[in-house]
Amino acid sequence: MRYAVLVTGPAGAGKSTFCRSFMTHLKAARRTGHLVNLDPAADPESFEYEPSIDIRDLVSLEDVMTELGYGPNGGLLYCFEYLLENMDWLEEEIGDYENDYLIFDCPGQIELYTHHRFFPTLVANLSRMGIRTCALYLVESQFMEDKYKFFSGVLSAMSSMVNLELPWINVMTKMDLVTAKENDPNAGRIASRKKRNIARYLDPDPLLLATTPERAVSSNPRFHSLNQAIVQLIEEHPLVSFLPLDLTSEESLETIVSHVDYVMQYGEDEEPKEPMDLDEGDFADLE
Ligand SMILES: Nc1nc2c(ncn2[C@@H]2O[C@H](COP(=O)(O)OP(=O)(O)OP(=O)(O)O)[C@@H](O)[C@H]2O)c(=O)[nH]1
Ligand SMILES: [Mg+2]
Repeated sequence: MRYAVLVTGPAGAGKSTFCRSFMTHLKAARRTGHLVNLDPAADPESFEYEPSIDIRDLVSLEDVMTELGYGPNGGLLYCFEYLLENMDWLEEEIGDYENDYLIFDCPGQIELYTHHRFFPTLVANLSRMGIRTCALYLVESQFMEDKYKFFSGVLSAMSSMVNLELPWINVMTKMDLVTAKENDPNAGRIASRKKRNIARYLDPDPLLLATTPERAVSSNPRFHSLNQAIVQLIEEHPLVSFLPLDLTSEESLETIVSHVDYVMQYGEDEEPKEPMDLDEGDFADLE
C-alpha cells in the first residue's frame, strides 16, 4: 500500500517546515518517507531533505517568468496547467515506492485549493494509481488574533475540503507563538483567558463572530447579516476543527502523525502484530 499526504494551506502557514519535521519524525521511527516538492517557486537552498520528486525538474517558476514573461501568480498557474498536461511525468516519478509515505509540500496559493482543477485531477490520478491520500490544511496561529481573519481561514478550509473530498485534517500551526506570550507580567490572567479562548478557536465557536458587533455597527448593516449567515453556516455544518501543532513539542507532532496514520488506515493491510510488548503484569490491575 502506498500513501500520499498533501500538505496544503495559505502562504506562510508553515507547510514546508511541517514537511521537514514530518520527515525527521518518520526517520526517527524507522519509517520511510519521501518528500515531493510541488512548489515551482521553492527555494532549493531551503530544503533540508532533498526532494525525491521535484516539480522544478519539470517546470520552474523562474523559467516561466523569465522566458514567457509571466508575473509570479500567473506564472504559478501556468506551471500547474503545464503539470496537468504532463501528469504522466508525475506518475512516472512516483514510480513504485512501496509502503512509504509520500509527503507533498504544496504551494501557498489558496485558489489552487478552493477552485482550481489541478488538485482534484491530482487526487483522481493518485487514487487511480492505488495510492491512499489525505490532506492536511495548515493555518497559522496568527489567524486567531483577529476573528475576521480567523473565520476567513475557516471558510477557506471549508471550501478546500469541499473542492477536494479527501480525508482531511486541519492543523493550527505555530502554537509556540501563542504560548510564548505567556511570559508577559500578566501571564496568569492572560494564560487562562487564552486557554479558554484557544478551545473556542480550535473547535470554532461561531458565536465568536456573532458577539463582536463593533465592526458591524460601524459599517454597512449588510455586513452584520453576512456575519449572521456565516455563523449559521458554521453552526449547521461544523466541518472544520483544528489540531494544534507546536513544533517545539515532539508530542504535539506525534499526535498529528497518529491522526494522519489513522485517517489513512496506515499499516492496516499488514499482518496483525503480536501484542508482544504486553506482559502479564500489565493486566494485573484488571483482575
Ligand atoms: N514560530 C514558528 N515559526 C514557524 C513555524 N513553522 C514555520 N515557521 C516560520 O514561518 C515561516 C514560513 O514557514 P514555511 O514553512 O516556509 O511556510 P510555507 O507554508 O511553506 O510557506 P509558502 O510555501 O511560502 O506558502 C518561516 O519563517 C518559518 O521559519 C512554527 O511552528 N513556529
Ligand atoms: Mg513552502
